[in-house]
Amino acid sequence: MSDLSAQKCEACRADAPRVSDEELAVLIKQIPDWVPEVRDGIMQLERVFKFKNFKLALEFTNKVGAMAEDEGHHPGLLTEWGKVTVTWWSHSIKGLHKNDFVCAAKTDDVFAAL
Ligand SMILES: C[C@H](O)[C@H](O)[C@H]1CNC2=NC(N)=NC(=O)C2=N1
Repeated sequence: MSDLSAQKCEACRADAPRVSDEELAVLIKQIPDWVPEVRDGIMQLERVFKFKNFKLALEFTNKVGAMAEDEGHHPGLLTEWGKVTVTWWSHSIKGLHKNDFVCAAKTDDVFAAL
């Protein structure tokens, strides 16, 4: 478990600050497999996880979903044969909050524990 994944998501209000470029540069080092990408004008974190078949991809999807419910913070999940694309961003602030980095690290832990 990393420093980040040991943390809990905090309530994210519409006036919460987005992570700055400097904060992003520090945080992304803790989740090196995640790629920051701007989509529809919104900065997001994305990682593609590979699996041997659809069943395992679905099992991972459900475990990430359970973690998300527990955290009260929810990702984009695209489940396909042999892969799951996970995307984290904070809807309320249309960008990245620390919560997204915490949940990306927790997603890595879910994958590592499969
Ligand atoms: C009311 C509820 O807590 C909010 O809508 C939460 C739910 N999950 C969420 N998930 C994400 N990724 N961003 C949010 O802003 C968000 N808001």
